[in-house]
Amino acid sequence: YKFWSGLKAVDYTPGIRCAFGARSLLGFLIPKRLGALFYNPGPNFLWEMKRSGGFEGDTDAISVVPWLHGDPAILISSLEMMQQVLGYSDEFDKFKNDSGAALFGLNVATLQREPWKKHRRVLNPAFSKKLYSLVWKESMRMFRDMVETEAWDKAGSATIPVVGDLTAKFTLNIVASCAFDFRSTWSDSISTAGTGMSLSKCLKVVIEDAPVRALAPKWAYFLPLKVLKRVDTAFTTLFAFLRAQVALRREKIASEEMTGDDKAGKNTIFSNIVRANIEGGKFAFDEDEVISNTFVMLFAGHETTARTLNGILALFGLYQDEQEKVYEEIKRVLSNGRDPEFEDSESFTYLRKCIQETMRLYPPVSVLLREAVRDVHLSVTKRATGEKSHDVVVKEGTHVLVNVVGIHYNPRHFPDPDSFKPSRWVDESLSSDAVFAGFGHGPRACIGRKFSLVEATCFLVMLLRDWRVDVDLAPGETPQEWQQRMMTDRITPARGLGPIPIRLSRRESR
Ligand code: HEM
Repeated sequence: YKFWSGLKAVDYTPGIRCAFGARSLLGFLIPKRLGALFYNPGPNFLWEMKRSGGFEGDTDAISVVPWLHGDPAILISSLEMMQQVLGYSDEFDKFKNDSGAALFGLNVATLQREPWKKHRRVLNPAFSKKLYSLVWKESMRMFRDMVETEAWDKAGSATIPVVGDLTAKFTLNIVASCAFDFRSTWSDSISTAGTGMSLSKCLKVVIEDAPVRALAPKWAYFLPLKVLKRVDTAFTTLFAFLRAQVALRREKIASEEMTGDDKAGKNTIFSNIVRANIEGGKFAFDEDEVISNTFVMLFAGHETTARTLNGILALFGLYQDEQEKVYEEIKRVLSNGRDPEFEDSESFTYLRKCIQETMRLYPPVSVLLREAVRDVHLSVTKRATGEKSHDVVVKEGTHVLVNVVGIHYNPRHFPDPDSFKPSRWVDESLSSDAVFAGFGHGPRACIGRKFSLVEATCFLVMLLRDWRVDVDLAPGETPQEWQQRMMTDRITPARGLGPIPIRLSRRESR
């Protein structure tokens, strides 16, 4: 019965028939294949489908219908269909029963449309020019601190064995400082006190092992299993840390209100979240919403930008001609090698193209989740032409997954999709969220887009002005083969790109 009703829910759209659903928690944990009948798409199936060609149909929609466990879903891979699903119509919404919300609570990223409006209203004012200029200032401070602490200058060159660790540390420090006022230096990681697990380690475990936490029953934590111990420590430590920070901020706001001082700042991300709890009224946050929004900002605000920086550094190492074009642009904008300023941040137009192209090839968020609010007619596009093929009736509550990887590698939108070609981005298209899916689209598009672009631009301008980036190609290996081997073949949604080593050499003109 489950299988037949699943087929009906997706209007018999052709596609993958399997034992476990594409987004089921169990399917995340168990092996991909347990015998011929028990095919499980698994957590990495969008990338695997991209690599193998997957299920090739004539249209940009396929379905995934499980017969044992999980929900049926329609998977869409065209910009036209993305606009229909993520746009301003009220036919699709975030999941009603989101497994992320069950674990991390209800927040601006997980809530459905009506309650979400309150959250976005509280947070929107914090995303202002004042914040972006602080992001720039802090990125400059952290960059200089990093170069000095790592002693790159003295050696004139440096080998970074896992560049993703470096970029994740950088971006976590920036969001912690700019959004939450948790100041740190490059040499001391933000401590959570107590368990010895740093904030970055806690966040890493919490995200990578979220399915374990969601599925393990309470009694399982009494078993001597290392993985459960680690997950439990990370969750407990992280949320205790967040609660302690919220309490401190509450006290700070209260004491400043008494004295008329304003050091906690009006309209900063953290203050807005905590004030929404203190001040009450129509837009009040309850305790859980405070913690959940704090968590989501900290997480979404660093991991995604870190992945983009990780990818772009590897790509610059591979495509030296593109790196050189960016270097020339930096020299042009920063005459006499002066330091860049916030006001320069929009001037690095070729660098912005490179960032966008990196996010196209390696989107930090590979799938966007929605469900049909009622029975909805979804207009399916033809793969070859983009013209309408037919309508499918998606049953109320059925999942529709916007396949960001599929859209970004759709040759109709991006000819020669596997190539790194920053020049494909004509200037006007850079600012529109209808031309790619990297930051989402429509009312729920990324609130932190500008935050991350300002931060990434500052980091890259400072780095590329003074340093050349290289990767080690194996003898006879082409950049494309290295890219396939080190980047595309290894990517997973939870961990992003695999460990990528790069080398930095100081430019002679400095
Ligand atoms: C390269 C960096 C980033 C990428 C690729 C990215 C990607 C995305 C995407 C695709 C969405 C839409 C999700 C959906 O439609 O279901 C989103 C939403 C969101 N992002 Fe980002 N993001 C980035 C940086 C940031 C930063 C720096 C912050 C915060 C400081 C942030 C906070 C959020 C939040 C809170 C939402 C939910 C917005 C809402 O539903 O109203 N993101 N992001």
